[in-house]
Amino acid sequence: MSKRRSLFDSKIVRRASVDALRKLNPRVMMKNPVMFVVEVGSVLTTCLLVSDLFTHHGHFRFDLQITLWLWFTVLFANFAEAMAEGRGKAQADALRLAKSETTAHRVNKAGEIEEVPSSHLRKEDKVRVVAGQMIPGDGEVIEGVASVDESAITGESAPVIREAGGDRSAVTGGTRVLSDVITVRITSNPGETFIDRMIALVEGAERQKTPNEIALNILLSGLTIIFLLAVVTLQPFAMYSGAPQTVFVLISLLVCLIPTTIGGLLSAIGIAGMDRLVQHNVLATSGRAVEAAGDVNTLLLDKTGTITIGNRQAAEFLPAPGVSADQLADAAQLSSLPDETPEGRSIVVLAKEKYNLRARELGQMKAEFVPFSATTRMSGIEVDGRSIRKGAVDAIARYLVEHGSELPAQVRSSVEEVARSGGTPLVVAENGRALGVIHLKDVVKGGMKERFEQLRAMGIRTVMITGDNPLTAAAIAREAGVDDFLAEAKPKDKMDLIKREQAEGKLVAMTGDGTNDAPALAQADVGVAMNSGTQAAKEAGNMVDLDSNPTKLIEIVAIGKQLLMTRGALTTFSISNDVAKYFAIIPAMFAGVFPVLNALNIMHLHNGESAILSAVIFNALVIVGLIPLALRGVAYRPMSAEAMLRRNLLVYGLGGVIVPFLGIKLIDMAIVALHLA
Ligand SMILES: Nc1ncnc2c1ncn2[C@@H]1O[C@H](COP(=O)(O)OP(=O)(O)OP(=O)(O)O)[C@@H](O)[C@H]1O
Ligand SMILES: [K+]
Ligand SMILES: [Mg+2]
Repeated sequence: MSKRRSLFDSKIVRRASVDALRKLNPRVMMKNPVMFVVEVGSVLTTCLLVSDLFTHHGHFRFDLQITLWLWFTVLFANFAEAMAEGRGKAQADALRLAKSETTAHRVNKAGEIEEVPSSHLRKEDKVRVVAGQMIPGDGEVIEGVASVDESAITGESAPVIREAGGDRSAVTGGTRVLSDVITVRITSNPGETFIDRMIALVEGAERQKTPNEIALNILLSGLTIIFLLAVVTLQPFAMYSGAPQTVFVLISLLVCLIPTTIGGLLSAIGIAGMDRLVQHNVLATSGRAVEAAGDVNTLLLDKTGTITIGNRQAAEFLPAPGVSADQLADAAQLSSLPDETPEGRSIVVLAKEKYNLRARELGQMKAEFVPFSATTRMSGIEVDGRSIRKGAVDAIARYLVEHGSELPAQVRSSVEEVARSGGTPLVVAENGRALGVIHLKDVVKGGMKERFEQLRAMGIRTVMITGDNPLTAAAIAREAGVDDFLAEAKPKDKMDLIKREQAEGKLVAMTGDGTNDAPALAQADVGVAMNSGTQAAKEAGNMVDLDSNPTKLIEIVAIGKQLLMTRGALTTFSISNDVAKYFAIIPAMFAGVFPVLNALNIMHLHNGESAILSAVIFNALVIVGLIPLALRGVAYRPMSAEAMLRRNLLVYGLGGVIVPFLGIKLIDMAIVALHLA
């Protein structure tokens, strides 16, 4: 996906040229009122031209040229949209290759493996995938750890780790397992897979106009109606003053006055914005979210796996007074045996390596497992009369109070020591008594500080939210350079924080990967789920980052801002460039009867016909000329919104007035040189 295509790839241009003709279908054109008016005008002039042929009325050469250029205007606008779509279509073709049918190894009820075609897999089926095999469908790893080649969807060749239990459990059909064996629970039916959705997305099949686009379209339609009335009512005046105008001239005037530039490029700008996101390996399911990204005020990120690498590993056991290290390790290991989270597994490993504890078979023991949840923030086991719990400090402290005991001072100081270093302390308790602390180590990802600085320059406040304790949170927040943090947050706290910000009128973006992030991802205006994250997170957000990079929001915001700026700039340009056309056409229409109007002919255009023709030609060519800008977007540099607005008004407003004067004059000179009028 990350392969960059040049803007005017010849294959895309060829496909777009054909599509431009196909889009002439009035039912398609009707969705774009401004260009629909131009099409109706072109049909009208074409009919008149044919009747002129028989009646020998009119100025055939002039009328023919106007008619042709009117059709070109429509075609150029269609071409712009088709070019924007064409890039997505090329990407969809590449994705279809990744969708090939494979053989799946389904685990049946009896635990036996049967071979079935991947297209027969349904939700909740379990499949085993071994090294070298293609993962047959989207799902969640429920057993094992493997390295996976996801280049088919990300274009990135470095393998990624996917494992059961944690926040890196999602796998995508069409990617390949490189090492080890995993068991996957299928989470989507055929035709509803991630790649299917991705294809529909990049092809624009699901694209809907955003509320902003709809509003702008209404404004443009309003302008079109006003100019239509103005032109229609002009004729009686023209007749009264003894200079009745031909339909060709009237339609030319109308087409030049209505906002054809932005009308022709509007949808291309939107499609290109989505496409730019895809180039950055981000899939947005809503255009509205892309626009919201351009105006984001606050970014919330979770800590583990987002700001930190997220592979929290047990590094040390710190026993309470009167407890031996072996005793603590034994309890920690026993409670972690059935704990499939990466944290749980690493505790079993550390106990085995450091304290020579053999991983025991739980099968023979009568044990009841208490799984970890983000709400209770602890996990544990009931076995042989032993009741063991491990978890976040505040959670275990509360648990101890319920059992008539409390956290010893020595354990508290171990907790603080671990937390101050940025580690996560897990307190272990057995039968209502604290045994000590497990130090889980995690590291902040590289380059975070610089990235957060960039976000600050864009005017975005970053807030880290974590289920971890305040001391650890503070240490990591300082190291990563976020503006603020919220600790000991349960899933609902994350969502409430977003609601509070939104109530203050702020637009909130959130990146996350865990099931506990899902409610917050759904609530945020821009919810970016990591592709590595859980299915729940991916479904809750409105964007997925295939690279699972939490600071991708910088690019997402830049693309959103660029989209809004490009639309604003071209709207300004479109409306201001009509001024010059007015100066070209009005004198040409009436100079014969009102010689004083010649004063308006400041461009000194050759004659009336050449003036009108030049304006119409310029009006058509400017659409083509601006296609690269519409597709690429105007340049974006981090600066304040007001500075940006001032700069754009100057460049595109003033430019929009000046450029057409030069352009129309040049076209007029060319027309004279070629004896076209
Ligand atoms: N397997 C586990 N068993 C017991 N307690 C755990 C386990 N994993 C994590 N914890 C504790 O629960 C807390 C909350 O975990 P949770 O996954 O909700 O948030 P987090 O991963 O710390 O933060 P973030 O929201 O940034 O990912 C952790 O900080 C840790 O103290
Ligand atoms: K126009
Ligand atoms: Mg987490």
